[in-house]
Amino acid sequence: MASTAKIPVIDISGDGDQSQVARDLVDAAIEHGFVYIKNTGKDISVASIDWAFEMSKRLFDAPLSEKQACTIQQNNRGWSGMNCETLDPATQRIGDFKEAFNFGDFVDAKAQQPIPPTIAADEAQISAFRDACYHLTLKLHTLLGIGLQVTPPDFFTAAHQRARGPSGTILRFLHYPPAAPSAAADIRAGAHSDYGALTLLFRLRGQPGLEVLGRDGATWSPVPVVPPGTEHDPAPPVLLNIGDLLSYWTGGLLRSTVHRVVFPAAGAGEDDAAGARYSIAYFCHPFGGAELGTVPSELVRRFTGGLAQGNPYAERRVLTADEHLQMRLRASYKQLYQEEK
Ligand SMILES: O=C(O)CCC(=O)C(=O)O
Ligand SMILES: [Fe+2]
Repeated sequence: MASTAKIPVIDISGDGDQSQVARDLVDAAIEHGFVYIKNTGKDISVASIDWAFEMSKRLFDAPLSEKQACTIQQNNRGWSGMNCETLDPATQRIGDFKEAFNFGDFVDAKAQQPIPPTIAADEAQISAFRDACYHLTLKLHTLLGIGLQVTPPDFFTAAHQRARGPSGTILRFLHYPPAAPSAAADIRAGAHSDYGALTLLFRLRGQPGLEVLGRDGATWSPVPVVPPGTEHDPAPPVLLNIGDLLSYWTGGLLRSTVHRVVFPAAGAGEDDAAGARYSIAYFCHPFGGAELGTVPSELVRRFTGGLAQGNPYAERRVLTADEHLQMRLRASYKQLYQEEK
């Protein structure tokens, strides 16, 4: 079995000077594209994470008719059923072995999309959890701006302010049922990179399966839920990964690492191989009109200057965040977009 990914654990909960933390965060984003954010319960309370997982279970246990009434639309909000999304269309024979529910923006703690009646009474609390994720990502964007020496340093934070307008940001509950019914359903989530700027991922102890692709493009390494040194923390770390937009903005300096979710092999260590798996992702996107050109940063300039030949990002025309998201959704939801023709 491949050895586990050596992703660093970073504590961003301190109150003092954050410049070293910012540098560590950027180094990890360059090297791995993934960073564990130590869970001290300060940015997002442990109770609210536990609660969100309870809510997710309740939602997926709701009658099928309730979920179907909220079927995912082209605005990327709602419920996607088993095999509906195909994250690696070039390789997968059938879609991902999972179901998911996407929450878009809330206004005054009210969802702007149909919500299953089973969880309707909890709408405001889901909105509050989404807000807590939003504030954590703003903090992370501030640190990334400092660590990358972007001018002005709040470049990323400014692009993610809600006041700038609607964004593609999604809070997503994910449910991966226990076992594949046939050999064709061999993957829980196909190999992909994330479409947004960055992603926060919440996982549960005993439910592994996430793997990252190495720089060689061939080796997959498991990403443990509880990495060494965090065993006694109040909750597993929040896993942060860089998405395509931060990679575009930095000319490829920050790595948008390809990852996937597999069925764990029986007896594979920390896992409960036979069980269902739940995870919660917060996909953070800038306002829709944000342009994805290279940011003013000395580190980025040095990187792209030195490697202009080998950097595929440098040759692409500047897209906006909305154009990019539409392109990616069309590739992974074939049926949803076929219906419009
Ligand atoms: O469930 C997970 O661990 C990861 C899911 C994921 O990568 C995604 O939904 O983009
Ligand atoms: Fe992902």
